[in-house]
Amino acid sequence: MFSHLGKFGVNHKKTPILHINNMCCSKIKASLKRLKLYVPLGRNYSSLPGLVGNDIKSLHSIISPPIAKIRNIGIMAHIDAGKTTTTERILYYSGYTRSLGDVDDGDTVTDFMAQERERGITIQSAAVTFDWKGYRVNLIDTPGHVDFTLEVERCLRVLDGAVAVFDASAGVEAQTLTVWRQADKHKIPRICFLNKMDKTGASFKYAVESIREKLKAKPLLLQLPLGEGKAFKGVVDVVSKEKLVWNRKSEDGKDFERKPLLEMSDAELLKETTEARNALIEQVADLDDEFADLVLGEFSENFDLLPAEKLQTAIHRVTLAQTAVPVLCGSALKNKGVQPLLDAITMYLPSPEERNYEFLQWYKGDLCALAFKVLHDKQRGPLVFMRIYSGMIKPQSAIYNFNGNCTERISRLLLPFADQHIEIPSLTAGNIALTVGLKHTATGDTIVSSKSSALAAARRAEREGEKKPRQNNEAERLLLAGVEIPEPVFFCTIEPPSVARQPDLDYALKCLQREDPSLKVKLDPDSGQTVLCGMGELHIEIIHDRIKREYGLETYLGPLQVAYRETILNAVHATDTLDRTLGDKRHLVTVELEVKPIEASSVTPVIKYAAGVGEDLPKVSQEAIENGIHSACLQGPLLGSPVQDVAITLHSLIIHPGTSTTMISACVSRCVQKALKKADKQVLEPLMNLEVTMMRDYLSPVLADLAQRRGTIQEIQTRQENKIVIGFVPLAEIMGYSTVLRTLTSGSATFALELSNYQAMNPQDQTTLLSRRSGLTQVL
Ligand SMILES: Nc1nc2c(ncn2[C@@H]2O[C@H](COP(=O)(O)OP(=O)(O)OP(=O)(O)O)[C@@H](O)[C@H]2O)c(=O)[nH]1
Repeated sequence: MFSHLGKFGVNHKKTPILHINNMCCSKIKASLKRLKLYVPLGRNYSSLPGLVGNDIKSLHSIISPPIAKIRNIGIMAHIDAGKTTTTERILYYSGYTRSLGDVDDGDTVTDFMAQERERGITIQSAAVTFDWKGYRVNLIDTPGHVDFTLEVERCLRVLDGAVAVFDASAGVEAQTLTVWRQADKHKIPRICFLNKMDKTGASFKYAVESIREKLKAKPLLLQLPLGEGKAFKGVVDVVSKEKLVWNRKSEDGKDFERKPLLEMSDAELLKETTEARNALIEQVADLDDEFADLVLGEFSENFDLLPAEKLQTAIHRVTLAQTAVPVLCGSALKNKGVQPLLDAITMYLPSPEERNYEFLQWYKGDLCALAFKVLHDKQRGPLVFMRIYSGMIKPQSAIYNFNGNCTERISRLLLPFADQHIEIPSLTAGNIALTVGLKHTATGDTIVSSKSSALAAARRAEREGEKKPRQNNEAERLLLAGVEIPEPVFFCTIEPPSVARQPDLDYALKCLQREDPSLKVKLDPDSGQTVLCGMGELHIEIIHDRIKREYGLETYLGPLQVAYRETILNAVHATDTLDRTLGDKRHLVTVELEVKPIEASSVTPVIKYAAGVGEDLPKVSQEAIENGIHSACLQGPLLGSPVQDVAITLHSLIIHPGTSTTMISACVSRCVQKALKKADKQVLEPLMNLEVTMMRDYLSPVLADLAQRRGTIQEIQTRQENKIVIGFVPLAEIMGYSTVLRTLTSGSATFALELSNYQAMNPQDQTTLLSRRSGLTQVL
């Protein structure tokens, strides 16, 4: 697998302690009793969030902080850019943890799943709540590995803002582009953190340029680094013209000095910072009219007189408008620059009320929440993470699941603390809650207070819809946009240790699927075996591992296979008649249709009716026809893979009165399959975007190897001592690539893969594939 998977660490189990400040101990204990404190043991805690120091006066603000003080934030980045390390530092400085976790030692808070600790990567994102200088921050750690892109998507939708972490020696990398695009899609304001400034080869200038060029974003340089690589010792705050230098003797980076830059001692640096500040002011003025008026009026003669707060407020507005991105820098590993990053999160990223969520107007303050993650806990059953957009959630209350059209009961409400949770009596809009007791809610479901509240919202949306015609229907607008689940590209069979354990395997897979909608489970109609379909080798490996660890089942995986697709190359006609008598009822259908290829890149067939056909067709018959077409296109004639890019036109349809809809579907399905078999067929294979980063000496062997894998090279870039090869390669050729790449480059290279599209296989490769599969599948 990827090179970073080699970082196996030791899982240090720590003695659980709950530390509460001695000062107002009795008061705290009484308050905690009221809060029904629940802390499953497992990790050191200095205090509860908000209980840092002596202040426990406002318990209400701990449970439900003012909405303007809430920040729902995610951290996103390329693999290994340092998200987890940065998160750990954030949790430490906010007082949430008592010691610094280290990904290389395998004892971080957010990477709590056993596999994550062992592999040193983030698989399942975890929500963590903590306070920073009077602000409540809900931080969602997102995974960087491409196999878990869905996890990132799911988390991004519930965030109001994000921090993009970069490796300052690498700038924008492949996966950064992917997550950046996802954040664009969800219109999430961002700030950039150029991490690893201590690393040899780190370059602030290079990283900033790559943000400008590759992300097409306008960087607002709020800081300048004090040194780079080994010489990195702190940052200059451009807004306030201060330097922040970390004390070398401070092991945990808590001790740093913030000093104004002085003409006497820092003449050069002051000059550079003044120039950077003036440039920043001009840049912000160009993007924000209110600020431009202020600058051009009062401060046009001397920008130095412009108070830092005025500039900060304008940067906040520009960040919200997403016309530019603030850029900060530091080294999470060396404990430098993380506290200013926290300040920037609270200062520049929006509170929930500053985001414009259109659907909120339909709910008029009633509960509206989105279930964005489901976890299965052995003792407590399914745990559902929810983002509350409006209203309030309480334990022991009923909620209505809009998608599932069912009413459920929340038994307990928890504040999420990675794998630790605190039980609370209520939670209001803007917060992230963890609920216990919901048995049917799945990832992506919209939760409201009751069915009548949902109907009232629907009526409001309908009234508004009449005024402003739109494409979406009301239901779609009320449901909080669903996560698009990508089609799995890999599959393999999975078998329980004995037939008797099949129900246990089915149960485990059902639970895992509710947690992870990108995992698909099918039954092979020919062999009767269970088939796992996933997003990548690592995804399937992790599922296999989780079944063993969490459900105690040793399962056997068949060989990993690529999920191909099929299409046709010419238009074909087919007719079919189904005539069956069941009991005293005759079912008779005759259908004539045409199947032809189209350019669509979609597995959903386009369905058309010829003139005169389908006009008076009852809705149920029409649905039966469409079901028949869809089911026929799920299994193509070559490999049994989904058929894509086809249009189907019904030319004639005769249905004998009394014919059941099942028979209509069956006849249409059979007719479509007949047509597909008659056509010239083509296998489509998943083509991956590939980016390999290696030391320049290894370029030739990597290119020679890619040529053998049917790879196409688009571009070779140079980044300091590294070469970056960008191109395409068929997925089937890249299985097990990490091991080969490690051998070819002595473990120094990394690579990133992402599905590009499905492309036609050439006739020779197609013949080889079909003859290899002929033993396994029915081939024409
Ligand atoms: N030199 C240097 N190394 C760092 C810094 N931050 C993190 N690292 C190292 O980079 C590697 C990856 O760090 P992580 O924090 O696991 O990165 P991540 O982005 O969470 O990785 P994934 O969860 O796999 O996506 C680890 O070996 C860290 O020790 C830094 O500021 N400087």
